[in-house]
Amino acid sequence: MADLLDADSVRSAVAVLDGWEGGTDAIVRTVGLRSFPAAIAVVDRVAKVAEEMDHHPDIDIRWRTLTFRCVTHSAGGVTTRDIALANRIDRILADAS
Ligand SMILES: C[C@H](O)[C@H](O)[C@H]1CNC2=NC(N)=NC(=O)C2=N1
Repeated sequence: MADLLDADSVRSAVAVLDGWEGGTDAIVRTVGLRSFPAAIAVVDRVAKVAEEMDHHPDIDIRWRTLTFRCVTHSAGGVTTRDIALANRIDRILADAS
């Protein structure tokens, strides 16, 4: 199982991600897409990557606004697996906008 990151490690990881915030409990990014179908297309791409990684974000969908929350449920906090997933989500979002 991946090790929990301490507050400093989460802070420095979040600093090099794009638009993420949070702490040791979870990291979160909210983003607006141009339309509802565009938002769903992003969710579909993230779903494929999450399956590949066997690591899944919590996703909130509100019309064309998505909120991704990454936490390693089995560890009860943020691990390197969440940072890796957040990176992949950033790449998908950079492509989509
Ligand atoms: C068996 C499988 O590896 C686990 O259930 C995985 C699946 N995806 C997961 N995703 C997240 N975010 N946390 C988990 O603990 C987790 N567990």
